[in-house]
Amino acid sequence: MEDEKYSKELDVAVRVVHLACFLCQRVQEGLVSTNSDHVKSKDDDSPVTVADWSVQAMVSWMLSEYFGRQNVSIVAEEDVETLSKADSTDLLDAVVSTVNECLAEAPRFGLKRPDKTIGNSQVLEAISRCNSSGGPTGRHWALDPVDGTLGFVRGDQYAVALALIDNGRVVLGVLGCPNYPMRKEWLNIHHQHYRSMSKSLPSSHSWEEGCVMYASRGSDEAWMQPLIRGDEKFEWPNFAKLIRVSSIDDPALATFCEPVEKTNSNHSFTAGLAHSVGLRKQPLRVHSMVKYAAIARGDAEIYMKFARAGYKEKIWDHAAGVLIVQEAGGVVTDAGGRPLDFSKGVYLEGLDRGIIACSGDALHDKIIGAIFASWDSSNL
Ligand SMILES: Nc1ncnc2c1ncn2[C@@H]1O[C@H](COP(=O)(O)OS(=O)(=O)O)[C@@H](OP(=O)(O)O)[C@H]1O
Ligand SMILES: [Mg+2]
Ligand SMILES: [Mg+2]
Ligand SMILES: [Mg+2]
Repeated sequence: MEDEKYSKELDVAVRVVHLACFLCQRVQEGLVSTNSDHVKSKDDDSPVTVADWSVQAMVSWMLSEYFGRQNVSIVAEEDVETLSKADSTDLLDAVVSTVNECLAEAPRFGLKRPDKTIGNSQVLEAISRCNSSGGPTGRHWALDPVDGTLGFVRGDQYAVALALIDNGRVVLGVLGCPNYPMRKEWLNIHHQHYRSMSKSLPSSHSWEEGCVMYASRGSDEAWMQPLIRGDEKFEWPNFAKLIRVSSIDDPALATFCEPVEKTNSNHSFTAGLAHSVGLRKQPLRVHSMVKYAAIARGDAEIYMKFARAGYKEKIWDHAAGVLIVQEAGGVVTDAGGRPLDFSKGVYLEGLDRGIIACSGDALHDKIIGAIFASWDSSNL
């Protein structure tokens, strides 16, 4: 079985993503409560934080430890340019201490910890080692240390995404969603709002559930584990629950998700498509690959993303989520109905206009048909 071939990789990846979620939760709490200045802007004006670099460093360190540095190729989002600047010493110190605090907790997740503290140069090296450009042959990990960084800094939804690509095909997908809410209706509501509400609740349970999902190619199964809270006494192995896509195929009852920011996806185009296929509900606008998570868990039926012309989608923004949705019974293609191609390097080369993920063929066919029709008429 193909899924057994990668069982060690899956086991390590799941544990590492749990540890990464733990790290992110700590950093997010600090960011939201202290308004720390450790949020930087990248060249494209998107944010990057201590958590993005720290998760990338920690995952890189762990994968090298378990599989051997020379065997591990990682394609990931962040680089060390900002961190290496002379005026970034505070930022680098914050990353190094976050990585070390996180690694110190590794045994609680059944992972090894380093014998001694990791220094600045080792952290920088771990981050910059993730500069593989992937490609059609060999094994490559695709890592988005924090997906939806904008959601993360807003105290809202974000994800940690790790996938393994072997000879151009995604074979493992692991997705951590630390703020996934207890009730699907709450996906639509700003997380901080619930944080403040939950403070007044008597129970120790907060509003969010949090989960790590995973799937192996060809297994026809996707799994979900509850997140382990930092303050809980923790025992590994964590239990896993099988997840499955929704069985709703009537557009009138279906929920569709899309990015929050209209600069990331054309909201008016998707509104037109939604109308033409008979979707009635308001779109569920959620940051990050949590949208794929919602489809895989059966909390929504459709995810559409149409980036502006010229924007090239990156493999780490989709690999884990796509595999999990597919193994949970869903369908994911580009807007022309073709599968996404993870074999061409960092980008999803050849992507036709946008990405459509659905819980099943019936809804998917309708959306693809509507795209075809609207494209035809717009070209008349
Ligand atoms: N201009 C533009 N167009 C399309 N997509 C872009 C664009 N800029 C960024 N990105 C990528 O989108 C990732 C966030 O996607 P989301 O679906 O979470 O978007 S949103 O925050 O809900 O609007 C985000 O991932 P992270 O950087 O990991 O947060 C980006 O890779
Ligand atoms: Mg991303
Ligand atoms: Mg990211
Ligand atoms: Mg980013």
